[in-house]
Amino acid sequence: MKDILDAIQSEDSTSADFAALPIPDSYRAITVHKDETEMFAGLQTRDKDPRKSIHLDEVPVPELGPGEALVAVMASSVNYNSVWTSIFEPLSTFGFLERYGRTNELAKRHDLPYHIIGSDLAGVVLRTGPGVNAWKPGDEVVAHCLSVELESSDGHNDTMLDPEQRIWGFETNFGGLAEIALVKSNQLMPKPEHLSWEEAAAPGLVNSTAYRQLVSRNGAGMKQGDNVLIWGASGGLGSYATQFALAGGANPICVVSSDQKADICRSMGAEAIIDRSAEGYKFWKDEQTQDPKEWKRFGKRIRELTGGEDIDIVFEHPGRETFGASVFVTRKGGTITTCASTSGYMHEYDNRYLWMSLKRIIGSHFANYREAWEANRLIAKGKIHPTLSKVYSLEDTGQAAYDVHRNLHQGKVGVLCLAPEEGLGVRNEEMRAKHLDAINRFRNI
Ligand SMILES: C/C=C/C(=O)SCCNC(=O)CCNC(=O)[C@H](O)C(C)(C)COP(=O)(O)OP(=O)(O)OC[C@H]1O[C@@H](n2cnc3c(N)ncnc32)[C@H](O)[C@@H]1OP(=O)(O)O
Ligand SMILES: NC(=O)C1=CN([C@@H]2O[C@H](COP(=O)(O)OP(=O)(O)OC[C@H]3O[C@@H](n4cnc5c(N)ncnc54)[C@H](OP(=O)(O)O)[C@@H]3O)[C@@H](O)[C@H]2O)C=CC1
Repeated sequence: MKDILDAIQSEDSTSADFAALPIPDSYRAITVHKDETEMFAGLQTRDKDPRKSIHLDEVPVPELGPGEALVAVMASSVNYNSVWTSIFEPLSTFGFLERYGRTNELAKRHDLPYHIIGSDLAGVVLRTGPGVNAWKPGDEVVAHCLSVELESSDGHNDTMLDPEQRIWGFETNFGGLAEIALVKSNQLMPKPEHLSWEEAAAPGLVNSTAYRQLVSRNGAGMKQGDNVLIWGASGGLGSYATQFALAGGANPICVVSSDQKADICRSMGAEAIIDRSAEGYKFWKDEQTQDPKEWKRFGKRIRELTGGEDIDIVFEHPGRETFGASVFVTRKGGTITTCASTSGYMHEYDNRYLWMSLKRIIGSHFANYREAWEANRLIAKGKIHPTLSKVYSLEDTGQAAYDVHRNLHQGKVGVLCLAPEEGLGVRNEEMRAKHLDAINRFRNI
């Protein structure tokens, strides 16, 4: 592993040098264990502690198949899907690996008693499998997390519609929170040159998801002037949705839960901000009953901020707790676009407000390769910036996931894998200097 790191850090390593480097037999990886899936039985979701289920193990390097690449991972990031995996909710991800393993001989590699998690990476290609022409050893890359087989016709308009569509490092094994990762080569994209490894690894999953959900024609198709209600506007998804709204000439109405988060949104350029804690919205009177008066109070606040207008697009992900309010505050003909249900997946809303006002609910999930590429291009051009706040070592990934689970974090949380320290991997200092303030906006807060 040391030779790999030396080659990455040397300025004159060539592709041939990387191709000649021996691949080690094993590597360090963040895992959860199949024999521990019941460890939190009986506990409330918030009491399930990722620090107990997340392990750092030495694991064998998987065999490389056709169309695949082995990547030396310099840095990764924590996504909420790794929180779900580590608390075994809404179901154990070993079921996904077993199901994938049943599909063909090569996929059997994924069905193991441990799951290497993580759906982001920035690093360097070490080897490519048969049939890979677009990438070669030594290429500096980031990887998006759509793993897709494309054997069925269903996915050929939009790869997210393929029946064998999976999220890498969540529904497949050999994810990015590790020193080496196995990806399909069509997950690879060029690493933005002005960013360090950990900055480049941070946007991937959430940036691509927010792009499809908000900007793409497959999602809400946001346009200039739209009022966009963004839940968790300084969080993982929200910090990119806020940037897309601002960069696209829309008007983000940012919902956050503290003064500090409101300040972050202001520093990104947002003006309309709602602090849901300070204003004390209680959309549910009890576990079963919502309070439409609270929807109205929320809608009135939005109208105050917009000069009397309602919401064109709601960027939804909290789910059960907020969905009724989201549907209510959307304008006639507007769109609620949802990609998650962090607070509960059995939603309830008053359907009269949906049909009588011709609103639409759109389900959105990650992004196809083209959408992920376009989202990464915006990062590479310095139009959208990473929202990295804090960086952990691989050893401390459990704590990093705990922070995200308990909503103690801001923006994105990074993890150093092979990178020995922060700040390495920048190849375009001039461009970096231009965007330094924006790149550091979320750091150490
Ligand atoms: C990029 C980052 C993303 C995120 O962070 S997203 C957040 C994290 N992700 C999640 O929380 C989602 C986790 N996934 C799930 O919870 C589950 O994954 C799903 C609920 C999405 C699906 O459940 P499942 O059990 O995997 O699949 P089924 O389709 O419910 O059950 C399979 C059985 O149901 C049958 N079935 C499916 N559709 C129909 C139908 N329309 N009519 C009749 N039967 C149907 C099938 O055939 C099969 O049956 P047979 O078990 O016998 O093989
Ligand atoms: N389908 C897909 O492709 C994807 C789905 N996801 C899912 O989206 C969800 C969010 O992910 P991500 O943004 O990375 O997570 P983060 O935790 O980084 O951000 C979510 C933010 O939402 C806000 N929030 C949380 N709970 C509530 C609530 N009950 N009511 C209102 N606001 C709430 C919080 O902000 P504040 O406290 O400031 O209000 C929080 O910071 C997760 O469930 C994740 O699995 C994520 C990426 C892709």
